[in-house]
Amino acid sequence: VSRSKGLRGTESQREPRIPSQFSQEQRIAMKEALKGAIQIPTVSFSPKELNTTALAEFGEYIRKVFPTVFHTSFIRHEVVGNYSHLFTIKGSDPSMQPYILLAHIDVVPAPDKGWDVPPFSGLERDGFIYGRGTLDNKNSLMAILQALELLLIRNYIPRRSFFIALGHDEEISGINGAQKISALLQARGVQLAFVVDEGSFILDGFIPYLKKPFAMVSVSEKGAINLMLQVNTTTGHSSAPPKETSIGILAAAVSRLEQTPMPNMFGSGPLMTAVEQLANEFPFPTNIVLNNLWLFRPLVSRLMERNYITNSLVRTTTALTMFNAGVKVNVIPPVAEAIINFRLHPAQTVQEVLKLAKDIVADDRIQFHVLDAFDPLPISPSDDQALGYQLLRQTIHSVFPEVNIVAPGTCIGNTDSRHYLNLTTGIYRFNPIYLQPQDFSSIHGINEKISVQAYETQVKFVFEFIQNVILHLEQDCNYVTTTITTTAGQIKWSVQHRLVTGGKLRLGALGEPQTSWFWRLEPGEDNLRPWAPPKGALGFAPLPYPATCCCHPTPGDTNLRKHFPGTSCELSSQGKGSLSLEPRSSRALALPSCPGSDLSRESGGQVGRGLPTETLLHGWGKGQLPSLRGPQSSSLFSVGSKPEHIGICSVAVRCKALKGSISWLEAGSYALWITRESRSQRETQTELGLETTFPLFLLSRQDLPRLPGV
Ligand SMILES: CCCCCCCC/C=C\CCCCCCCC(=O)NCC(=O)O
Repeated sequence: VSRSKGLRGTESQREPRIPSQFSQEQRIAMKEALKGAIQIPTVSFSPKELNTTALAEFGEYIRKVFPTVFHTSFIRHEVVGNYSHLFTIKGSDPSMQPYILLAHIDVVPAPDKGWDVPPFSGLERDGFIYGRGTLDNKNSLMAILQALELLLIRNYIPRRSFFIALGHDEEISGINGAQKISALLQARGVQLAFVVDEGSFILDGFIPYLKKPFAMVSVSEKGAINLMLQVNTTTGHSSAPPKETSIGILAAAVSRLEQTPMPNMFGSGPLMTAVEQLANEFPFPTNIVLNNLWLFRPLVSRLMERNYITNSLVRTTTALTMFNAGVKVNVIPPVAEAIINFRLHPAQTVQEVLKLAKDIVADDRIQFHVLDAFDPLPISPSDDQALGYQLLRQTIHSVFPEVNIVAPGTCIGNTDSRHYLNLTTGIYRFNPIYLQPQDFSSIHGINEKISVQAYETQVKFVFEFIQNVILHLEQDCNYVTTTITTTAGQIKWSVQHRLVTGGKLRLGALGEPQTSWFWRLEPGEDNLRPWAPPKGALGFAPLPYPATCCCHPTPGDTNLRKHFPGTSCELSSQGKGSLSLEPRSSRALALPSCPGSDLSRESGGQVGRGLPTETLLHGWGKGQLPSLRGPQSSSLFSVGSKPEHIGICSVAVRCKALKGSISWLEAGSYALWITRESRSQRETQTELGLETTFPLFLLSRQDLPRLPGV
């Protein structure tokens, strides 16, 4: 199997973890930096009215506050669309697909009225920093740059490349900022592993009876329509008015729209997944109700309508946001205009909502002008293969250990991330801060604020996240197993660990399926379970190998055998560091020649190196294999002594689970391979041919097209 790009490097490049602890001086500097950012009034009023002076000033400000970000050789900074910023942080491993972190510079207007402190003062009161943008979204912007600055001054060098994109017009559509940055990246041929943007939080107190906060990572985003309704009538003297004026006609129409909610769509989309995941967090009897939506769906959907926030999750919302009419007190208004801002439920389209709106208005005197509109965004994956989602989940659990549930959701607002649809299928929206309903009201409202502690934690989260994109196996993985193919002769095998993050492990197997192409190992279990990938799932295609069978490594242990009826060999311990495989079956296995399958060439021939410390290797029978510690460790296996001793064995690599989380294997970033090593170089060449490696499994979406026959 050609793995020309599947494996990279010769040894596990383990970077030391930089702890997310900051000095008192750094903590003061980071909050002062946020205050300074709040003080720059980067207000977007409308697509034609932006505070460009403030936007330019903001560009100067971040240069001043984050000097290391701007003066690091592997970081490229570009200004896009005059005021947006794109940072390209080049990682040391070009084979890892880059990701992008998004945030925006602009804020909505904030008249002083009603605020406890002026909205652009950035004042600190009782442990909170007040001001427009403290939640939406200068907190994210500053936390991203701050975390990077802190990493860089501690000599951090990323392996995976990433981008940071700071849009300047998110509040007014993002077409000059995010859209241009996205176009630039597309023109450069960039494809992203995932996008992380604002748009959701750790939600606290949003759902009645749910006592504990939970993290909602938005995997989709509502669509939107800005619809202008216009009525033109004959103008004239107000002393002899017509029966209806343009204002009256329009007011009645918008009132009908307001009074007639769009249909309740509860029952589809990520919300159902979230409800399922949260059901057991509720006390009795709510847990019963939520666990039985087949029966209680109508009840739950009505309950969700009662609260204005949960209501926004179950339907397309209708907000009357602008109304303009009238020229003088004694003139019949010739024209009246209103703007309605619809946010579209994921199960509806722009066309459907427009039709519904027309039916509700039901007045031919009213003209409809769609100012801008887009359908709800596709739902990004949140399964165990979804790198971005799993990384967020993992980091949430480590930074907020008290948060038990991480659930997918739909962002009710709109974000810059929608402009990145062409670059990835993984778009995730999450702000790592706690949000209560009153905080939600402050976004675009009054007294928007963030606690100093919450902001520090947000910096910590980004600091951890950036490092987590290259998590080491031993930090997070419980088990990694694979079915390996061996032939007669001695083999030496080595393991190279790449990125593994929290989640579940999916196993790929060689050969014709006996019971299943794939087996899944759940954490804490020794049983592999036959498992079928979802139809059409990427990354799971039969490998072009002949039928094989699998053996159990320890005689008497039936865990595996029962899953592999074709078992034909046994593996037993032969002392430290060696196992022998004695196939009972005479069934020979002809391994096809696979051009380009020499993995050792890619690994520089340094077989046996690169084993992470603390990695434990076990056979299924537990403990037959030695623990491997230290980068030079490797294990030698004898696999029979006669050429006809051909078989298949299963080996588990069990890794230390520091966090006890479920393991998850990133597609294409992890590989276990073996290389055959004979007693002498001569034997190797004469008996076995040039050093050969055996492909074990391929789970890479990127690699699949390169597999022969796939
Ligand atoms: C069962 C789940 C209950 C969830 C309750 C949902 C609570 C929603 C919480 C936060 C959503 C905040 C959205 C913020 C988006 C801000 C982006 C923005 O303002 N963009 C501009 C725009 O939308 O107009």
